[in-house]
Amino acid sequence: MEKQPRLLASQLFLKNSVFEVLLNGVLLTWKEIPANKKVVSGSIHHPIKGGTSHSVSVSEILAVRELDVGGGTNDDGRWQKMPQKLTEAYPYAFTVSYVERARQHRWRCSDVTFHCSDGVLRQQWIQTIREQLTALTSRPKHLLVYINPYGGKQQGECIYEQKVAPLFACASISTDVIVTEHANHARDHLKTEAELKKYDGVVCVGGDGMFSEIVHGLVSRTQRDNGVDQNSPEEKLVPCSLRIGIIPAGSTDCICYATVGINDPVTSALHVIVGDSQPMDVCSVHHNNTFLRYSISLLGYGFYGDVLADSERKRWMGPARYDFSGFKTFLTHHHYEGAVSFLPATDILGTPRDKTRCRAGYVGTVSLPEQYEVGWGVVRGKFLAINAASMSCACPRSPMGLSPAAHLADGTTDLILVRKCSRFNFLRHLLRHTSKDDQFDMTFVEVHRVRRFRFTPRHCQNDSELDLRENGKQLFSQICRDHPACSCSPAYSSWNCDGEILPHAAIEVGVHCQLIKLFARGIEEQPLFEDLANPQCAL
Ligand SMILES: Nc1ncnc2c1ncn2[C@@H]1O[C@H](COP(=O)(O)OP(=O)(O)OP(=O)(O)O)[C@@H](O)[C@H]1O
Repeated sequence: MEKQPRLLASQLFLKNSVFEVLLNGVLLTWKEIPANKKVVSGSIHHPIKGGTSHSVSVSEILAVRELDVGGGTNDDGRWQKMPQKLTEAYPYAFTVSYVERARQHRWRCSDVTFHCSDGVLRQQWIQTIREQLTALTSRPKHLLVYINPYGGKQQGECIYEQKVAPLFACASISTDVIVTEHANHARDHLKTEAELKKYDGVVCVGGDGMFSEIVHGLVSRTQRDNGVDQNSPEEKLVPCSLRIGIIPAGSTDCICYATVGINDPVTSALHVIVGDSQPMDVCSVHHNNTFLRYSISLLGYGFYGDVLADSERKRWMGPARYDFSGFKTFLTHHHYEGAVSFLPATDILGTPRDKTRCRAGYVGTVSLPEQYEVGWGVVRGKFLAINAASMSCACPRSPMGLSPAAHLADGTTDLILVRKCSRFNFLRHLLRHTSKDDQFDMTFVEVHRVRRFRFTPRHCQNDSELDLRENGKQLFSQICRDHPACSCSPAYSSWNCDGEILPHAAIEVGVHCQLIKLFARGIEEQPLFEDLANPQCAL
């Protein structure tokens, strides 16, 4: 038989009025009693019609704590202003901290304090709420936190100490905190030393690069612990059991935008505390049966690879380097020859050109039947860009993202092929990323929702590809420096894998459905940069 939710109802004093307060195991509701009604204080409950009601789901209560009214301060040492007469009449109080929603997907922690005249009644309330919170088994209790002190504006430590740690403490979450000392510190610690059994999740304080490190560490460790060889492109990877929380402290925070709807540390900390789960696909990238990297958001060859490669050489310019390199790459207008073969996802509903936006987590399993492992397609030609978007890749610059309808957790990636075209047409295509117009509705652009794909550059026959590429780049970069507007193209571009350059152009990519889980709910209510009219999807 299903356990009945514990019901608790009392009339309690709140601010300057008496409130009827009800806890039914799912909702905590407090309702102001109209002034003309007779008030009975204490534990006797008389339901009253009318009044203004406030409700909070128990799953969004962070904590409940006693408040020492007489002493004038609460557990946190914050000053409570209570008139002398009232503290005498209602000397027992408790405070409930809960999630309150603000504009643009922002969550805040709010407090509500109830007073009563009876100490036993207060204890009954505190105990009952605590019992309800203990029953929420999906909430993390012990977390491993990695802070990148150099991400974004170098505020990682300060953001964590001032905004996140107090919320974790309020929700009785204990933490082990590691401030990274060098790049790949977090990845290597997770891969080898971390005692993962002790934790309910891993928290990453940093940007997308730091998140990628955490994913690499956790995925690699999970495969190693389960005897799975990452070097085999055909191997089915084992999903990670620990969830990952992202506290945004980077420059772009794309993954945070895509999974929470805003890059706000407090909102993200609250998503971690309430213990939501958002599954996400991860792409594995191989070259010649050797594992290269995992990708969570974007793999880009041609335009996006060249922009990254050029911007890496201009780090001294700061964030302005992306605009500079973007403009320069657009002007050079290089195209690259090769063959893209791909396995279309024929067993799913929806296409990359749907009008739906993926905002919510899919919590079921998506099957990948073997019979769909047939029917590879091949496209050969000259490309300005080859992009694989495993999520929309929306950010303030591109509100709809590279592939607005891409899903977070359906086991597919959207393969976008932009064939050689005029500069003017390519500009039209790029500009559509900044508007709501369909960027795929152009004769030189095609898009496929795929489970796997391979790319082979035209001149790539063997392992000396990289040397060829380096030599070719030096030669062509010299020529192109002399003639910046020349239309000749080097033989190879680079793959931009979530902001890292891959050492090979010939790659094989497979999507691993729901390989990781985030502490996130997906984007609630109104999407970040669009109107309410667009429908939602559940994958
Ligand atoms: N202690 C450290 N010293 C130097 N680099 C570090 C350290 N810890 C992590 N890193 C590296 O810093 C890189 C960038 O960090 P992060 O992603 O946090 O910030 P960002 O690049 O400013 O933001 P975004 O990736 O969102 O644009 C990561 O690739 C990570 O490997």
